Amino acid sequence: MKDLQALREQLSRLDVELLEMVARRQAIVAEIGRVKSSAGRGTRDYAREKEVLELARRTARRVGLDEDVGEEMFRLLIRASLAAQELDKVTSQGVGSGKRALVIGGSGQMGQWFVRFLDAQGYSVEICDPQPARSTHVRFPSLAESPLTHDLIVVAAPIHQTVDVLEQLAERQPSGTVFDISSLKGPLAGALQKLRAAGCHVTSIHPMFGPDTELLSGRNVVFVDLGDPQATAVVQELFASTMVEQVNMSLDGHDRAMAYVLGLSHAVNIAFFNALSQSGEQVEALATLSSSTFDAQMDVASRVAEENPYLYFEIQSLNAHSPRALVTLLNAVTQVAGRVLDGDEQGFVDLMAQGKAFLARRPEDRP
Ligand SMILES: C=C(O[C@@H]1C=C(C(=O)O)C=C[C@H]1O)C(=O)O
Repeated sequence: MKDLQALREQLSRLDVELLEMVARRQAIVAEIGRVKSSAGRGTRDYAREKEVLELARRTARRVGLDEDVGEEMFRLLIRASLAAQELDKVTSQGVGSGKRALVIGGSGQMGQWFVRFLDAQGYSVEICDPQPARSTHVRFPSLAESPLTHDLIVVAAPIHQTVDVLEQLAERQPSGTVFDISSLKGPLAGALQKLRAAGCHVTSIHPMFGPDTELLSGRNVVFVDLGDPQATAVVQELFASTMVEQVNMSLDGHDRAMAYVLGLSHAVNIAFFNALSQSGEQVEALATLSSSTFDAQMDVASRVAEENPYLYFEIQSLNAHSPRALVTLLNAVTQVAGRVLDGDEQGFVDLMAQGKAFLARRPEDRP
């Protein structure tokens, strides 16, 4: 019998070969990306992905592997191919080549995301932020010290600071296209209007994804046009080579939706982890008894707990539609508790049936 050491060395050689093969796969994927791009075809091809996954399952079965392992491996590989093809396309289209961009709040998390994104587009990117940036971009520590001669100005600051920044921009009247990325638009309405009135080109977007996002397939960016379609078109063009879904909304429609999409889901999770922490139960003991629902809920709640609490407070407190969403939540919790405490089985079953019917209307096929 071979010794453990020898077997592990054999395995490591195989692991290296596996990764070399993945790299060869990626090289072919890159070529496919260029062929699709020059033929004007989209990056993502769901029918082809289905074939690839079916082949993975069939092959896994044939060689005595778990089919799910085969499929999971290829889901990961497809994600990697899509991310690489997307970045390649963004880079090769180079809509920012020869142009300059300023990212206000460029040292923050979403600010850094925009710095990388605009870099990939070929923009020459500068940052305005009092905090040092991780990158080597030219940085101005304050807006007063920043020249505003850029083609594009991104405002990626906390919501209350965004208002200030927009007002300062309205005074200095930059000629480039200005856009903010705030999670709420109502609090900015007045400042955005001032910028418009000052004759600036301005639009507003809300990227519905976090700063760790590499692949934009299946993600949304909400565009709120403020009456300057040319400014909106400039920013839409930035995302044209990605797989992001572009959604148009009005300023108020955006905030109303966010009271539920962000506000309600954050509030439910904050209430969930606080109910648990105030229950007197030990989290270690609960975790060993975990059920699939509890585990899934704990995962979401844990992610929420890691987020920036100041931003989360802004998202609740600065949205004019929050009170309605929060009262709806209180009523819903009271209804569940009421029907349980009253022993109202039919009422409880009805609540679940209503929810099921509502959720069934959700479009499927989220990647
Ligand atoms: C490689 C391609 O691009 C994407 C990636 C795929 C893959 O990694 O197998 C499959 C389909 C596409 O969504 C392709 O179109 O073939």
